[in-house]
Amino acid sequence: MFCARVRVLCSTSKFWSLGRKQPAREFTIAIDGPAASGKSSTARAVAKELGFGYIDSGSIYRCATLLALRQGIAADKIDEHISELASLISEASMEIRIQKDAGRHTIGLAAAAGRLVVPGVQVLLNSEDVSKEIRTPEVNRLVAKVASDRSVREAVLHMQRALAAAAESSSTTIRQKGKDIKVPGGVVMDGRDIGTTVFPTAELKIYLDASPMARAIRRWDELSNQVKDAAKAKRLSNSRNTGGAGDGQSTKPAVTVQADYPSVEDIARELEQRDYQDINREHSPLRIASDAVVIDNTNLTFEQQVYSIADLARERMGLERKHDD
Ligand SMILES: Nc1ncnc2c1ncn2[C@@H]1O[C@H](COP(=O)(O)OP(=O)(O)O)[C@@H](O)[C@H]1O
Ligand SMILES: Nc1ccn([C@@H]2O[C@H](COP(=O)(O)OP(=O)(O)O)[C@@H](O)[C@H]2O)c(=O)n1
Repeated sequence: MFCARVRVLCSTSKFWSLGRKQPAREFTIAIDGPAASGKSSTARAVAKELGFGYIDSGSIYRCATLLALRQGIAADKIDEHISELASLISEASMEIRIQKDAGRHTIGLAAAAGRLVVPGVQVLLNSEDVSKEIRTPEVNRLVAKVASDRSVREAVLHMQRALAAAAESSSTTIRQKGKDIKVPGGVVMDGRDIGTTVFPTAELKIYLDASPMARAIRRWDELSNQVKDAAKAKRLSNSRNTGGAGDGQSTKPAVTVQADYPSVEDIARELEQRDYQDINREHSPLRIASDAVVIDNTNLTFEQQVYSIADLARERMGLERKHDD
């Protein structure tokens, strides 16, 4: 087993390092489900709705995977190098920063429609911003393998609990129907085993799902929008460097959009393989907790799923629902 030194910097600017006593959490929302089912974007939007903290537990496993890749550990050699990987993680520091502006998940979706804006997340590994690098195809291919190791999971479990304690918002008092009501502090965490292993007593557990094709199309949309945005940014910067696009000298685009992202079918295959590994591993496999509320969002809008989860949480906290329609 290894123990990682983790630092988390959250929206409330609370700073925490492993080893400090963990305060008891007041209201925890666990969101689990298969890959690309909408967990992290929904979790962030719900956290924003309720004023809660947020932890993306997948990013911890992704950072562990990035460390393995940078060390040149091959996918089929992970088992042999697990203690090496363990000590690498134990020497690492990790920060999760919640940003106020829209993150990668809102590109082309809620932000474009001017509706729900989801905060972004910045992940720092040893002070380096690895937010993009932990989502490359190489990390996608290896992460489920790294996450299947028991010693990795044990270490990450401690981190998850500690990070949640640090990210949790403070309780407040509001006035409803002429009465003062205490609103508990809370945290939303998404992953695969949050409701079953990490927080088995969470006050609200959600299992988010969508059809495999819907999930693959959404992830493809996300990727293609990222590529288009990057190309647009490059075009803008090129046009600035060459005196501006509006100078009438050239109608040719400065760069061509490269179709260097995978097809929907490729993505569907990758998601299916990762889900298979996550469901069939020995330690903390992806399961629906017996007391989880299952939401299939294949035909739901993003807003519908966020508002229904936020209202479920409000109900369980003894507060009024906000989005009855
Ligand atoms: N109900 C929905 N309808 C359409 N797109 C959605 C919905 N829920 C989530 N999305 C989009 O699906 C993509 C994958 O969501 P994400 O939160 O990254 O999933 P996960 O964390 O489960 O991998 C994102 O672009 C997100 O904005
Ligand atoms: N609580 C968690 C979170 C992630 N993971 C692992 O980490 C991988 C990446 O998680 P993620 O949430 O970033 O993945 P996406 O659903 O965003 O594609 C998963 O496929 C799991 O193998 C896990 O095992 N347990």
